[in-house]
Amino acid sequence: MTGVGIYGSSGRMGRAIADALTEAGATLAGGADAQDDPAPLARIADVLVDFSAAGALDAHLDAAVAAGTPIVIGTTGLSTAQHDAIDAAAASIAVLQTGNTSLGVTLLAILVRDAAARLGPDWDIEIVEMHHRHKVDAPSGTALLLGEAAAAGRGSMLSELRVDDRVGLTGARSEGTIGLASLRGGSVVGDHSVILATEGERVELSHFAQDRSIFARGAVRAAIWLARQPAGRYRMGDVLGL
Ligand SMILES: NC(=O)C1=CN([C@@H]2O[C@H](COP(=O)(O)OP(=O)(O)OC[C@H]3O[C@@H](n4cnc5c(N)ncnc54)[C@H](OP(=O)(O)O)[C@@H]3O)[C@@H](O)[C@H]2O)C=CC1
Ligand SMILES: O=C(O)C1=N[C@H](C(=O)O)C[C@H](O)C1
Repeated sequence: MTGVGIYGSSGRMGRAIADALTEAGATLAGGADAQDDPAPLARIADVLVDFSAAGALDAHLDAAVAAGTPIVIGTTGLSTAQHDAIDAAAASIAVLQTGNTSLGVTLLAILVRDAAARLGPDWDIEIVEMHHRHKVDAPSGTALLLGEAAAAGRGSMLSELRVDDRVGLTGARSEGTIGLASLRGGSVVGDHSVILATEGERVELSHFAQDRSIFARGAVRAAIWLARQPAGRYRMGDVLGL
């Protein structure tokens, strides 16, 4: 059985992942949180999952590389430098980084890319997300993932097209941009809508997470799969065959 080590083990996702292990045929190798040295866990686990905090990722990634242990990174709010560090780590270990481990969002990203490619530039793309009041990063990792999918459908990168939460005298919308807007409140697990709008009509592609177990099951499935992979950077689509 695959022994999974959890960074962020006492958090909302860490607890949900621990609950999902047995049903998936995996075991808990151990957990670590803010006060713990990440290195011992990396040495005893077959594979690591990180659902902690962006500020903690660098130390977790270093521990994974030093131990030669594959790692699934679900933590969001990552910087460009952290993505570069993930690329560097993937030269020596298997790394899967994603803003959303659910089957539904993995499929949604494919649909968004396809829709953006098929609908012309006169179809404006806006992404709206809502999460619980405890979430510390915005826009969500999923909104960024969906934005990248939409941008890819238009043959571009999100960084070239994104417009974040508008406020004040913004001027009219620039054609081809992708807008991102974030809402926070209550206990919302994670809602995402990609809106494609043109003169006289619009299409909305949405995903509503009702329970964190969808992310946990996806993370465990990804961990079991990643434990058998050679070094490289992977995505949820690789795990799910989508
Ligand atoms: N990719 C995906 O599918 C999903 C990603 N997420 C992401 O996962 C992350 C965690 O979410 P959630 O579980 O709701 O958050 P919580 O705040 O509930 O849990 C965070 C956990 O990380 C730990 N932590 C914080 N700082 C450090 C540190 N410096 N070193 C080690 N551990 C640390 C906390 O430990 P302590 O209690 O000791 O502070 C806690 O156990 C977020 O980035 C979120 O966006 C969430 C859902 C799905
Ligand atoms: O913080 C959360 O809760 C979630 N974070 C991820 C994100 O930033 O997209 C995934 C999910 O939406 C829940």
